[in-house]
Amino acid sequence: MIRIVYLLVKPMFRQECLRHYQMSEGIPGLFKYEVRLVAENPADTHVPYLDVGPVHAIGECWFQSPEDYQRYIESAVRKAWFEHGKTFIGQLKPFVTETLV
Ligand SMILES: CC1=CC(=O)O[C@H]1CC(=O)O
Repeated sequence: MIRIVYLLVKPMFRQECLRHYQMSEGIPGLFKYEVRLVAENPADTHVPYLDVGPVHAIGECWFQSPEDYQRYIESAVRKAWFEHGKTFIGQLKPFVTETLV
């Protein structure tokens, strides 16, 4: 499984995030999309705190294979989805992750 996590900045957000989630349904190659609003940012961490600036939501896309990811990237539906993202996401930082266990 390929999972890409996104730090999203700047909402007016809740309804646009819901709309974004609805738009993710049926995008070719996209196995699953999740978006969660950040509720709080505890800074009392047991190791040095990494301040990455304000993050308002965390999005995550799942792909079952590199071929599915390629199909997603080439999809016109995905391009339209990104156009919607441009209307309400102020900044974005992607993390392509690797499953350890
Ligand atoms: C990729 C994405 C991560 C996310 O939360 O929304 C999608 C599409 C976009 O960036 O608009």
